[in-house]
Amino acid sequence: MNPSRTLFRTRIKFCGFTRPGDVRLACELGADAIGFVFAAGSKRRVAPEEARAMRQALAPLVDAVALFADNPVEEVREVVRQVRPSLLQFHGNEDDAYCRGFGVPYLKAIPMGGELATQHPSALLMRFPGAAGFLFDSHAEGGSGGSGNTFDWKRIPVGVQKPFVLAGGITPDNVFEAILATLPWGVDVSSGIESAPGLKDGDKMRQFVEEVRRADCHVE
Ligand SMILES: O=C(O)c1ccccc1NCC(=O)[C@H](O)[C@H](O)COP(=O)(O)O
Repeated sequence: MNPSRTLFRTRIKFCGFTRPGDVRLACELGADAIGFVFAAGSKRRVAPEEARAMRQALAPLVDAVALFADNPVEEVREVVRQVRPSLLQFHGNEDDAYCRGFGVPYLKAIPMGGELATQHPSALLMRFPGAAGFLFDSHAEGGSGGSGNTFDWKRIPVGVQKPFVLAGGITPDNVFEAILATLPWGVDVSSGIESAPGLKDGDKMRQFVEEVRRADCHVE
């Protein structure tokens, strides 16, 4: 066990599902959260009806997360109505009032290739006081998530007083190192567990979970 994080368990979010069978397998393998992408232009974008069917494949105690990037309010409302996500995740230029407006806890994705990344942690908290946490991802402002690219983990603001999730180019091969380097609340992966965009690979999901467990038990 890492002595700086007594009894800590890194949460695992697998993102960008398009098939109910993949959702079932991810839950069996130990995912804590499953993400559905509703961002326009994403190769992993699903309709609310498809996400609703996949949500029904979720095991108990696994969260459904709905992802958006500057979607119209009506689209988000429709997803909330049909899918009943337990968490929303916003990747665009949404402000706190917009993100809070749906009555569901939210994560704000911070584009680590952009200007928001250089802000002092207190500025992030002031800008998004209603956020349940932050997700640090590799894209630039206006860019899309799910790129499979990493960013320089040293750029993560130190002292953010809310849980943060590490995303961007994490794979079974680097997640152990990523966790030890950044001590995140959780890790989020999409491309790194796929055989093609939206199609999850059982072996990669299993290896990813094993590597997270190994990091959580690691003694330095
Ligand atoms: O996955 C997408 O296609 C996507 C599109 C637009 C906004 C966000 C998107 N995904 C966000 C995620 O949570 C991804 O899991 C995260 O960016 C990490 O992706 P990857 O680098 O592929 O692991």
